[in-house]
Amino acid sequence: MVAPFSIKGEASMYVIGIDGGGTKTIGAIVDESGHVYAKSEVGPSNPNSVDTSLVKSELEKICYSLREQQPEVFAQVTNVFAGMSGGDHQENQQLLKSILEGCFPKHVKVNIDNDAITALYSGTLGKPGVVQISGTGSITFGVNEHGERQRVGGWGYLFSDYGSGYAIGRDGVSEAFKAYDGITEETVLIRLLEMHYQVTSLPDIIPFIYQSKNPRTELASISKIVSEAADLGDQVAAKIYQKNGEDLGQSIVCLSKKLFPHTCKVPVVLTGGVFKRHDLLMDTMQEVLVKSDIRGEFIIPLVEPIGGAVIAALKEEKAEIHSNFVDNFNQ
Ligand SMILES: Nc1ncnc2c1ncn2[C@@H]1O[C@H](COP(=O)(O)OP(=O)(O)OP(=O)(O)O)[C@@H](O)[C@H]1O
Repeated sequence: MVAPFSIKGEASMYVIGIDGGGTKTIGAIVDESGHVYAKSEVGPSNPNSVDTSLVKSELEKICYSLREQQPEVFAQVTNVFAGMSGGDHQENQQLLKSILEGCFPKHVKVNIDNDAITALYSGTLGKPGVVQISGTGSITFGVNEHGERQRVGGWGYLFSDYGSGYAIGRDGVSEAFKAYDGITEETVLIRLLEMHYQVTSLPDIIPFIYQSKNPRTELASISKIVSEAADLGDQVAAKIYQKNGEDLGQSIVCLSKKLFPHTCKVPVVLTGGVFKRHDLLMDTMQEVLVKSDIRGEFIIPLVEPIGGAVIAALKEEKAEIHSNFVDNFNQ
């Protein structure tokens, strides 16, 4: 639980943003200038990964905590926007909405949406654009000026998830074994993987991956080793990043053409753990975009996803987001 914040001054509108995921849920009461009045963190609330009873208790806990911290401000909240993983599924939406509606008086509007929308707004501050999410998995998502939405990818690691941590990690292990077998050139990935798993020969890493609790996330975590190899000047690792950068670029081009057919300038928010090393991907991505006459304006998120949820709530209320929103919110 996060310590309460004090009242920051006059405001005309108070909203609650909620960022719910498979490991944790964060909620905050914020005004249109980005002042945070109360903030709280509880357990998971993704209905795809935890029981309905837990989803309910965690969401109720967060509302209770926000009310306890600032009862007077809580009473003035007009809109609640929850960006939830699993929130685009109609059944999940209904469940989450009914739980949250039960925590507020009738006049408070409650909206549940996909967490990709809050990821987008964390960079565009509510404006249309594209968001490329690359964590363990990946998805390209966007909204245009008419409110139309589109997605590319995100169909699961077995046949999609281009440019994700999983794709980069899997390519890293695959290239290491190709080099080990003598099919391709040498790569420092072999030594780095042996060191990581504290083994003396590459095949000894196999049980660590196949017998791990979750081979998918285990392979995804290896993307960090691939970035380390690229930093050491390893050409194989550099090519893996180049290929994944091209895949990401193609997804962004495809989505941009669907959503923004008449403009070449497209804001592209880059979010997820893989972009901690955006420096290894951005040039290739931009090259692919330029070849298709798209000028991507890459944006690293200005606020956390919870900030994106707050912006979505303010947009629902047609509130003007103040120019100092980001500075105040990040204080
Ligand atoms: N410095 C780094 N270099 C390369 N990859 C990194 C780095 N830091 C984190 N990653 C990768 O980011 C991924 C995790 O990102 P994130 O925490 O956004 O994912 P997640 O929320 O678990 O996944 P998802 O968004 O698919 O649900 C892992 O594959 C991890 O290896």
